[in-house]
Amino acid sequence: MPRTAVALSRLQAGYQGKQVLDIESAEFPAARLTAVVGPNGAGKSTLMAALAGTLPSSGAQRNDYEGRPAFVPQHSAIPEALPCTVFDAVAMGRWAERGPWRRLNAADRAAIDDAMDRLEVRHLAEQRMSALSGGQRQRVLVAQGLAQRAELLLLDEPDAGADPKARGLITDAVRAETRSGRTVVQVSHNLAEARQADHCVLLHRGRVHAAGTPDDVLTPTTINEVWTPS
Ligand SMILES: Nc1ncnc2c1ncn2[C@@H]1O[C@H](COP(=O)(O)OP(=O)(O)OP(=O)(O)O)[C@@H](O)[C@H]1O
Repeated sequence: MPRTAVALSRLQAGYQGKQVLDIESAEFPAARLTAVVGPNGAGKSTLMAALAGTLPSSGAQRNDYEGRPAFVPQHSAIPEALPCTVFDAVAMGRWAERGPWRRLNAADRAAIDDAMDRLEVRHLAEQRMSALSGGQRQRVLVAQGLAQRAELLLLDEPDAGADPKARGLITDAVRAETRSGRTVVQVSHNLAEARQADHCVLLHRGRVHAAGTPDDVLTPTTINEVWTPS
């Protein structure tokens, strides 16, 4: 059994007094890919923000990993008007470790180049982010996440708007991360893709409806319970 990278118990989180998440317990195995699935509004993005520490939560979160997590949110915060190139965007992934004003060293550059190569965006390095297509932008944002070399990588629908080739690059990158011992938690609306994960957490109305192997979680019964309109 893999060790647990993150264990949650009685986690509650929400917005402006509105409680969205109420999770009795959930575990995310280390060096494995966990797919977080559930219908719109189930609380998937809220869970990712709580795991990333960008949204306050109550309850207990036991982390068994070093450093800060890398978080690729669903709607990235790079403003359209910012004159930011693809290289700059991926380089921001190094800020967590070095701060924004320090010069990039050789290790930073290697991490940035490797991430751009893996997502095949190096040829776009000098392009403005604002000039990219939606799918190209997603690839760059995943590259920014990879460049952080974090032990926990949180991806919120990284393949939204990505074409099959881009989806394949993202899948390969995620697999390489878990092979090298990193833990990945990925929100997905694609159940076929979620079935390929090592572990699956199915959220419904802010609670964990089922968790375990994808085969155990994504049964016709649970899918019916969660996705059938009431
Ligand atoms: N910034 C916010 N302020 C207030 N309420 C929010 C905010 N973000 C999300 N919510 C609410 O929290 C609930 C869960 O939203 P969340 O985005 O976590 O769901 P999700 O499962 O990621 O949905 P989707 O599949 O549509 O991305 C929804 O009812 C949503 O309206």
